[in-house]
Amino acid sequence: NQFCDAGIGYRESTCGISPSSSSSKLLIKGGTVVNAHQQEIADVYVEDGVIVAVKPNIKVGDDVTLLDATGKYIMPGGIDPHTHLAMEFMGTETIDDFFSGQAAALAGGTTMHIDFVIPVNGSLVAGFEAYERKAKKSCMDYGFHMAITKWDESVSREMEIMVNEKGINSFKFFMAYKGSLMINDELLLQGLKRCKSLGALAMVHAENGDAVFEGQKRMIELGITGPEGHALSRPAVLEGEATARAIRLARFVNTPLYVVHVMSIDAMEEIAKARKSGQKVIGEPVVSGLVLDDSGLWDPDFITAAKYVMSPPIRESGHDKALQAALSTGVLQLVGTDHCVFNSTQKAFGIDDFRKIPNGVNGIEERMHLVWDTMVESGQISVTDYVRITSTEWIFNLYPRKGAILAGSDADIIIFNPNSSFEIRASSHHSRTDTNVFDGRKGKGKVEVTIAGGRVVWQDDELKVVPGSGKYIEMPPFSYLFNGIDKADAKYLSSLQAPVGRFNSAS
Ligand SMILES: NC(=O)NCCC(=O)O
Ligand SMILES: [Zn+2]
Ligand SMILES: [Zn+2]
Repeated sequence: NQFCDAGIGYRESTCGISPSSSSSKLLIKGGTVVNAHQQEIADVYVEDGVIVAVKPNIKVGDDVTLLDATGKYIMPGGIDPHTHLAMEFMGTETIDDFFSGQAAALAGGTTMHIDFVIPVNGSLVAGFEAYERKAKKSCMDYGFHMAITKWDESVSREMEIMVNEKGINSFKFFMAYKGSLMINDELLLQGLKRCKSLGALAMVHAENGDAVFEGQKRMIELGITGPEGHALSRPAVLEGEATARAIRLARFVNTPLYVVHVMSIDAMEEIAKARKSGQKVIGEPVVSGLVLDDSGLWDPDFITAAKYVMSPPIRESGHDKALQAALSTGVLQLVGTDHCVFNSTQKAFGIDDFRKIPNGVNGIEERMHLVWDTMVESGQISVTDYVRITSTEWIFNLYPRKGAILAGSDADIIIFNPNSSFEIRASSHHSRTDTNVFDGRKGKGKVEVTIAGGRVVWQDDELKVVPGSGKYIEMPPFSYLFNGIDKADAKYLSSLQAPVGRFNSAS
């Protein structure tokens, strides 16, 4: 058992972990170790990329690198559940690829991300192979979700291959982007059914794409062609409608649902209602939606305004605070970024027409700091909650390999100084893009050290990353969200027996 309660002396014999003689060994001393359910003062010993022991007063030899964490938190590296690196989208490709985006992530304390594979001409296998190639330069661990953009027998078969052979356990359905990625309700229903049978999590981009299309036409007819037209054309009511529709279809199929980038009160309230009724719905806010409002979209400078264009749009002030409250009360469960960046030249494709501005904002480097400052520093959540919503993702079946400081877990670790501070600057961030939607933000707390796969990759504000060192992490199906689904199905079927019996005896 790789996850046994390890101590230094036992490591070969008890756990079967056989360190090589040239192993990299680290001891993090004196910090407060934080997991999703508890915190304790302890040392953490790492060998060959794996946490070997978590206990007080660990003694080691001279060949071990020491890191002092006195007065600081030792936490699992962040897992960003929503990114788009090297994604071809809206006639261009995101400026961050699997190396630059991951380097930025590591500088901000994120040590794993889950990216969305886009099928090639509808083929999931071809899409997966293309993303395998893109990810070869990875410098940190990553997993994949898969988008479903069309429906036929071959897609249905390929979904099974993705789950059973490729380690994908989640599929995203875009209810918006009419004419490119958008699917209709018929496809969504088929997809939900297939996800259920495979134990895969269905994810939705929830906006009514037909109504958005109509809203965009309306703006252009009114002569509103600038970035503000983006927000005006796709109001929160359209996000609420699609969220409600997806939730109801998932209830009809009786399968869990994950709503990505929840940006509005309208969508959040639909999720709250469904969860209250017992439905398994996960809501993911993204850091831009949690900490920004839409005022930037009205900036008279096109490039400044265009950098905020993403979908669903960043909403008016008030939605941000409501999403924070929902996160703190458990209505929403984890925070992503939707990191999908285009530089100013790419954003300028839409200088005369907001519909051509590539959609997407940054966040992969900023998420850990901004969530700390906004949620923990403000007193809305505890430090253990912080770990749960930024890293411990039971939903994707990664725990306890990832998202935990436990013996046997991967050594993806941050040392976080709550008494230090951070400042975000487009001029000094590590992403390749030339703008930053959080430019100028300052706050408390700082990721001082990032350890990925047992290697110190960020220390003293310096990155030491190696292309090709990141690993693809397979994620098995049937997470805890599927517990009880079969029993609910059986109950539903037996509830049908009574009316069927009545009909039979009458005829
Ligand atoms: N969100 C966004 O604007 N771009 C990325 C694609 C998506 O997630 O919808
Ligand atoms: Zn989306
Ligand atoms: Zn996205």
